[in-house]
Amino acid sequence: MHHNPIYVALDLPRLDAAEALARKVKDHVGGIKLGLEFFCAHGHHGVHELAKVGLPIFLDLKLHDIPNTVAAAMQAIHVLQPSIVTIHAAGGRAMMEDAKAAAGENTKVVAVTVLTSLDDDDLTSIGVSANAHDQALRLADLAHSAGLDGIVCSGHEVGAIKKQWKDGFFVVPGLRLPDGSLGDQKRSVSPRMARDAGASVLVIGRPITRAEDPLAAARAIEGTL
Ligand SMILES: O=c1ccn([C@@H]2O[C@H](COP(=O)(O)O)[C@@H](O)[C@H]2O)c(=O)[nH]1
Repeated sequence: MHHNPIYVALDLPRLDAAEALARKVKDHVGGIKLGLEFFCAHGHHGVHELAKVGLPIFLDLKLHDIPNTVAAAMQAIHVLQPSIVTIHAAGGRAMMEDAKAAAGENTKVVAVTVLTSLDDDDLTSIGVSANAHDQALRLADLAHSAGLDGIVCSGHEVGAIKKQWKDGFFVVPGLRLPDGSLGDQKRSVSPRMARDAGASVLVIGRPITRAEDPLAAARAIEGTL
């Protein structure tokens, strides 16, 4: 049986609803992604509850602070034994090195390059002169040299990044089926395109969680891979 690369993003305000959804789709996804919304509302307790579903847990906390603070936060979540944790590459080399050193040995530390909700104009507006593609490649290179396991990027960049970092671990969110609503995502591709370009993990939230029938949606997306 092949490994399922889909991590369902449970961006739901209620713990019972998140748990029910996870149990519903668990045979059609490979892991559970818990982000800021979930962690701020339910903390360690919520993570322990979702871990009972029996799938790997990805903590998408996007840590971004001074190196000492990020390392301490990594140590504080060690007990939760996440399979993947995110930090922001824009925090710089020292922050990434210290985060990796503080993480458990079974945890992959991956750095967000350019959020999939940003396009070239958004980067210009925050003073970044490179376009999203070049900026993602630049930050991927920095994360690689800082000793991280991989990065988060859009499906548009993952192929080019993989050419430079052959054994990297690549997390791709912002995925939509061709007829799907983008919402706040700006650099989106289909799950199949991302996988074919070299994604290790496909993060899928609303196309499953907001579907009328989340089980059918998860099954349909799995069927496109
Ligand atoms: O660049 C990034 C980094 C993280 N995310 C997260 O992925 C999911 C996507 O959810 P959808 O509902 O499928 O859009 C969400 O939890 C984000 O926080 C991202 O979208 N882009």
